[in-house]
Amino acid sequence: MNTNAPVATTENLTKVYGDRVAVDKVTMTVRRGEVYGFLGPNGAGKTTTLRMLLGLIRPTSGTAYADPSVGALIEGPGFHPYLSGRANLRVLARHRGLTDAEVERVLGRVDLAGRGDDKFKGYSLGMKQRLGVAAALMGDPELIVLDEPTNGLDPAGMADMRALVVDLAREGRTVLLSSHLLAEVQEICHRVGVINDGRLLRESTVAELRGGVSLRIRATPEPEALAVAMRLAGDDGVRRESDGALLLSLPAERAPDVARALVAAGADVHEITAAERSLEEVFFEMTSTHPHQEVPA
Ligand SMILES: Nc1ncnc2c1ncn2[C@@H]1O[C@H](COP(=O)(O)OP(=O)(O)OP(=O)(O)O)[C@@H](O)[C@H]1O
Repeated sequence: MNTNAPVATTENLTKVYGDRVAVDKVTMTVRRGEVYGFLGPNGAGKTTTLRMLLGLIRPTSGTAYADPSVGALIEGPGFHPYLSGRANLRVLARHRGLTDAEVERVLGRVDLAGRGDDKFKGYSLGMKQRLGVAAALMGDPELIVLDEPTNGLDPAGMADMRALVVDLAREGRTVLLSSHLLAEVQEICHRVGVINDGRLLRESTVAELRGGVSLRIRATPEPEALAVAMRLAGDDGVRRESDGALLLSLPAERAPDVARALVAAGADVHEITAAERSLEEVFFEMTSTHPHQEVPA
């Protein structure tokens, strides 16, 4: 099995509604075995892109390909409220020529076997979402597409869903999930596509997007510390935090050099730590230079 083979790709994918460009020339690649986070604020074009990938709506221009072995949870699963979770899945299984054993397998997989005979309408939102994931897992697809799987869930429900995605990834499945939550994507995804206002701003690993580590220093007197920091990291490589600490765009291995230079300049060093930028900071940086921005939710 080629581990890097694309399981979903788009090229210049575009969708126009009236005079609104919902998706604007998006080119992205989801590789086999990865958890790909499709990240962007509400209205950025995530759902529209996923729907085109799944063949649910037609692109205005460009192309979208997804492995035919695909299961999806998109925009709330359409389950019968008065049927049990198990009966709902059996209906879907019958449609698709799958067995009741497969229903039991996926129910167990999302930890709903014990509640399978309860009516769907009595389920918590987290359970409803998990049943939706169970439906997506039926038939053991190569690619699993989850549109905002944690949206509206309480913290425990979100944690359950994240754990489920991490488990699916461990089993070697490919997961494409959309989210407007940076922390979530940072925690569970390998690669990220950042979309805003219909355009893909960036596609990279989470680590690349965060720009690696930088050094955080606190030293006094501050003017001397600042002068040393600018000499070592360059004028553009230093940012002052509100608490007086300085963030230097230097790799962690440079910490001893920085400490020596500060001491040589007569400064007292109170702190030198490796500081990673959060995805949130990176996202704000990216979108603040972008025209027509929307505020991330
Ligand atoms: N059927 C439609 N007709 C007209 N406009 C649409 C339609 N579907 C989506 N749009 C518009 O396209 C843009 C992108 O919507 P989309 O639902 O893809 O965004 P999203 O990133 O998934 O956001 P959300 O998380 O809020 O669903 C929005 O401005 C939306 O109003």
